[in-house]
Amino acid sequence: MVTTAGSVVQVRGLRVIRGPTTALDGVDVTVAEGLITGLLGPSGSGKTTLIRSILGVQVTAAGSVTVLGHPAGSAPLRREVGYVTQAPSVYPDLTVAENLQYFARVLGVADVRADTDRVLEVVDLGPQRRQLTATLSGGEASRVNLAAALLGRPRLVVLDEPTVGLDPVLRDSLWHTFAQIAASGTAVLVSSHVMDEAVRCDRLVLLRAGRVLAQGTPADLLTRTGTDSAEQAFLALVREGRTP
Ligand SMILES: Nc1ncnc2c1ncn2[C@@H]1O[C@H](COP(=O)(O)OP(=O)(O)OP(=O)(O)O)[C@@H](O)[C@H]1O
Repeated sequence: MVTTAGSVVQVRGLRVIRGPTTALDGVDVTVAEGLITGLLGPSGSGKTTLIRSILGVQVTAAGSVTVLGHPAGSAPLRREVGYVTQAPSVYPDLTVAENLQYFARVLGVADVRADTDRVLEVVDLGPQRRQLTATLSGGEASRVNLAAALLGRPRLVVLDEPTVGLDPVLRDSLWHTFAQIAASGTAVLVSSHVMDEAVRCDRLVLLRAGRVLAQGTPADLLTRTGTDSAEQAFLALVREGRTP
């Protein structure tokens, strides 16, 4: 059941063609404020295409994508949406704090120093603030990316497979940070192809071959399928050929 109360993103009837592939077909998704929505599906299921559509950088063939009441990608959303890519988006030859101050200025954040300090605290990188970004560990570097996306207090933060390549301890700590960000009222959309990360989310959208296989809370999906893991639920839904 898709509700529009508190919804930050509304995707309706979205269809996207990429090359010879129908990457998304008839997709309806809602992302709510204050919750972590997990976008899960195997490789090629359309996760990145859906994220690109929400960011407003994807040509769409049909349907609509609305973010905070505006068409995706429109000017009023520039400061409202934070995006964390898989690739590092910060400068290796600047310190952590210099990177964040630079991006805060580009964004037009009013109090650059205060906002930099705030995001450093959220991602727990205070001790590394004067370290050159090139010398950070993999986990620290992903935290700088996340910090940059939090500048200006966006109301939606989108993370494309943020835990790829991280060890279990770092993954755990990043998920704690996502929960903290959501608890502050921000809508958090996280894509992953790792089904065991599903339990970390408040809501799940399961994608398969460009279609939404199911969406709801992790508990809903387990109950509905009579399974005890997201992976089994996903496989059960595939077997049953259910549509939402
Ligand atoms: N530029 C492109 N040209 C042609 N087909 C594309 C292009 N980009 C993506 N596709 C196809 O669109 C479909 C969805 O791709 P998408 O990258 O959204 O999947 P994904 O779920 O993010 O996969 P992954 O987990 O591997 O990143 C795939 O079949 C892919 O091959």
